[in-house]
Amino acid sequence: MGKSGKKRILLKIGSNVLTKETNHISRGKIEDIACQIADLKEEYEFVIVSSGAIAVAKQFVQLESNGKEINVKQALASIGQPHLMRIYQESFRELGLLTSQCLLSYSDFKKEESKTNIKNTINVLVENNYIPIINENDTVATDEIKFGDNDKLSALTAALLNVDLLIIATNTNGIYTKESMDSKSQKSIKETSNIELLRSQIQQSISSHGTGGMSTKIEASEIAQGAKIETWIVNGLKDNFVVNAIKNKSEFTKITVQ
Ligand SMILES: Nc1ncnc2c1ncn2[C@@H]1O[C@H](COP(=O)(O)OP(=O)(O)O)[C@@H](O)[C@H]1O
Ligand SMILES: N[C@@H](CCC(=O)OP(=O)(O)O)C(=O)O
Repeated sequence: MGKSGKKRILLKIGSNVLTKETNHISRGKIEDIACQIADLKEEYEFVIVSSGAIAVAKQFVQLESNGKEINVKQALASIGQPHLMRIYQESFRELGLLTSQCLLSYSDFKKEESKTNIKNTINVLVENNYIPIINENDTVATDEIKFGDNDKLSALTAALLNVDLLIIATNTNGIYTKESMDSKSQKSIKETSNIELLRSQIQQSISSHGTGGMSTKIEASEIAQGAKIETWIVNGLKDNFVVNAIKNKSEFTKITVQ
């Protein structure tokens, strides 16, 4: 709970959601997110972890690869991040919502002083009605781009800020049973606290823009669970996905605290 008495939600938005699985970032999806935050703002305050810097850059530039894949991705992230933030800022401002940018690295979570600074900065932002939009500081981070750990970043941030709920928006209705995936009749696991059970349902596939697949989302929910935070894995491709999950009007996976 924030100082305002509102419930605090950490919302992680994956690249596939932001591109709506195309090769372009979707302004419509960012507007959908803004609308939902505006609708919920009397009861909830939001901190966002957003991927999409690399995806947004790809629509503007093609870089020479020169065999250094990671460095090319880092350069793309550096080009895309300001565009991504511009789209957030413009879309959110339309609805009277204020945004800010925080770029974080995993090493920041290993240093107590940095952790305290992250926490205090974000608290000042939220208390002043700014919505912090966090992404990995890709210029210095290699593991993140390789392993798609914005899921882990969202969980570490959720734990650090002691939020009430972690919502991970991806391109499926949460986690499907392995059996249903095999028979192509996707059926979501509705609620569980059993992380091992979830791990056993994973398929190795990831989607076109995704990096970590479902396993990094399960790892994230394990970190959140350790901090007594519930995780919801929801389908961000659908309109109104946060509001509908809160109203229990959609299919998604709830990973509860033990
Ligand atoms: N049991 C499962 N249920 C749902 N999705 C799964 C499962 N196992 C693997 N996946 C894959 O995980 C993908 C989501 O992860 P990812 O592609 O990294 O997306 P994001 O960009 O949201 O991080 C799904 O599109 C699907 O291909
Ligand atoms: N920091 C990168 C994150 C890429 C990434 O982790 O994507 P995802 O698996 O969709 O969360 C970017 O903004 O493009």
